[in-house]
Amino acid sequence: MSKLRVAVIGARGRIGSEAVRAVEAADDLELVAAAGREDPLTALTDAGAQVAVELTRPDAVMDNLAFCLDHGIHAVVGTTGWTEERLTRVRERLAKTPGTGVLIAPNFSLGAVLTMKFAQVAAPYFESVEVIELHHPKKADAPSGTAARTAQLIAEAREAAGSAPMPDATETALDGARGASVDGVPVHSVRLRGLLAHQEVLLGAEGETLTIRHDSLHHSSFMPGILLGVRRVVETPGLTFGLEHLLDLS
Ligand SMILES: NC(=O)C1=CN([C@@H]2O[C@H](COP(=O)(O)OP(=O)(O)OC[C@H]3O[C@@H](n4cnc5c(N)ncnc54)[C@H](OP(=O)(O)O)[C@@H]3O)[C@@H](O)[C@H]2O)C=CC1
Ligand SMILES: O=C(O)C1=N[C@H](C(=O)O)C[C@H](O)C1
Repeated sequence: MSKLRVAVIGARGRIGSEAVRAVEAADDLELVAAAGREDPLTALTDAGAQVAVELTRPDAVMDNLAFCLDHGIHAVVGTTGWTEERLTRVRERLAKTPGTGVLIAPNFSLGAVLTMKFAQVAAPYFESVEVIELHHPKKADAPSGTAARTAQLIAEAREAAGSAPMPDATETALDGARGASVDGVPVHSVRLRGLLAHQEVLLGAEGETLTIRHDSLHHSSFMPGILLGVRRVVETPGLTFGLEHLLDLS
């Protein structure tokens, strides 16, 4: 059987370089292009890439994705910065190339995907829910894409359950002291040397708390999810947002 021809965009970055190694090590995949900021994307078409793994920056991802879709290249995207407006633009573009698949995953690690799922299930049962995400200090965006998505899922679950507003008697606060509000859920961002990618969801009710914590200790934690995405995106046309949809967890 012929190997799936894969390109990595952002190939020299922290996660991109790990993805290059993971694709090279997979028997059923062939790395045909490894593009960085200075490389023309025509390297992908010249090499006949079927799937691109996009791991760059929020300010670069839309152009890179547009190039892929213009050339019928399926895409597996880990880059953060997704808003409803951006997702709509991707859907509109995909409508012009039916048959092409795009997977956008806020987090490719199994534990993070499960954290989001557990938080979504637990959220309506507790009066208070807050999210703390902790990352390495070279991270460009805050809050993390994972934390933003977790908060959205929590807010959706609470709204569907008719949950009351969370109790909070704060009358005065320094800017940022109560975190960022994502759909009404407070999200706190820590940037600390020594960390990679970590998240806690704190849930509180009268007399008890529940903490759901996940730690990515190495970029290898994201690789099984990326490889699953590469193998499945070619048979999954349209936009898939979240790895959970490929894990039967949605
Ligand atoms: N979904 C998930 O599971 C995960 C997502 N991420 C996300 O992936 C993204 C990358 O993270 P990380 O690897 O830590 O960041 P890095 O800064 O280490 O890597 C980003 C890479 O992208 C390159 N780049 C920037 N612009 C372009 C461009 N226009 N075309 C091609 N390459 C470009 C950079 O090149 P240069 O060095 O020249 O600037 C750099 O090598 C972030 O958004 C991060 O949040 C990270 C881990 C897991
Ligand atoms: O920048 C990172 O490192 C990570 N980014 C993603 C995010 O913003 O959620 C995924 C993971 O947290 C690592």
